[in-house]
Amino acid sequence: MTFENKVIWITGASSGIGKGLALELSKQHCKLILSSRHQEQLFSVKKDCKNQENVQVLALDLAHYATMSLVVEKAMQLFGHIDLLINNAGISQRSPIIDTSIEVDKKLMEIDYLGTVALSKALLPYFIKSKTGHFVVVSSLMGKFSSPYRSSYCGAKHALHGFFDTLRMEHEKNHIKVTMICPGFVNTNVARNALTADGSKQGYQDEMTENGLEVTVFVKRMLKAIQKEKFEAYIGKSEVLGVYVKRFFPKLLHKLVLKSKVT
Ligand SMILES: NC(=O)c1ccc[n+]([C@@H]2O[C@H](COP(=O)([O-])OP(=O)(O)OC[C@H]3O[C@@H](n4cnc5c(N)ncnc54)[C@H](O)[C@@H]3O)[C@@H](O)[C@H]2O)c1
Repeated sequence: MTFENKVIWITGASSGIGKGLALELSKQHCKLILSSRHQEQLFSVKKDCKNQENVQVLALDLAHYATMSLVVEKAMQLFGHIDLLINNAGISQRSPIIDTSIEVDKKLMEIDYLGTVALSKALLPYFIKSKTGHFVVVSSLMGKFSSPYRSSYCGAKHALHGFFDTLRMEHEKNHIKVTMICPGFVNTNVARNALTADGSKQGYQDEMTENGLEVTVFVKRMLKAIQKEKFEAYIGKSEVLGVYVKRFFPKLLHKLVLKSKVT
């Protein structure tokens, strides 16, 4: 599978991984739809893209998941069809369960889970009709195992796997693909933007995120996984091993995560 001439819709394209995907894919002669809440930032990403005539901007807020059918209609008008939806937009969280307001749990579920599900469900009938289409979902290693101070985030990311594994099974007959991408640490502003116990942003970077993969390196590995139509890809440094340790030795993973003194 090549990306050439494909119409690729990327959410969360105004920064971090989404921006990195936009810049890299714009070199590969595909048509891009860039989405996030911030229209101005999306236009600025578009300016940095190659082949700008093939790049369109469409603002959306995943928290307003009831509006996703309308958003999909608008997206379909931009290039006439869509080949790939990269569900990348999301927010993280850093706070102990005991202090975390239920509003924070709700917000994480709304943006990371319900928004992503609603957008994908709104696009699904088009994919079914054309008997083709590929949903890519940027989950996290935190969608496969957990870590302290990320309860809402881990809950929302784990839930994505339940939903999209089902979608993959129900629509194999329609040739619809699903690739779950599970990043480890990637050096973006995700920790700065993470919500704390009262819903305010953390506002500073985590050491582990800062020492994570560079976005350009991560994006190249992610695009390879999509091309191979992988069901699931774990992309990061040694933290990736956690997936396998959890599967076979869950108590060992528990001890290792606590020993790593995550914050
Ligand atoms: N960076 C990491 O270490 C890491 C690790 C695992 C998973 N991830 C996942 O990668 C994805 C991208 O994150 P990032 O690291 O680039 O961080 P980031 O904060 O730079 O990017 C997040 C993007 O999502 C968008 N977004 C947030 N809320 C939105 C909403 N309500 N509606 C529409 N768009 C919204 C933001 O505008 C931004 O474009 C997220 O799903 C995140 O959970 C990141």
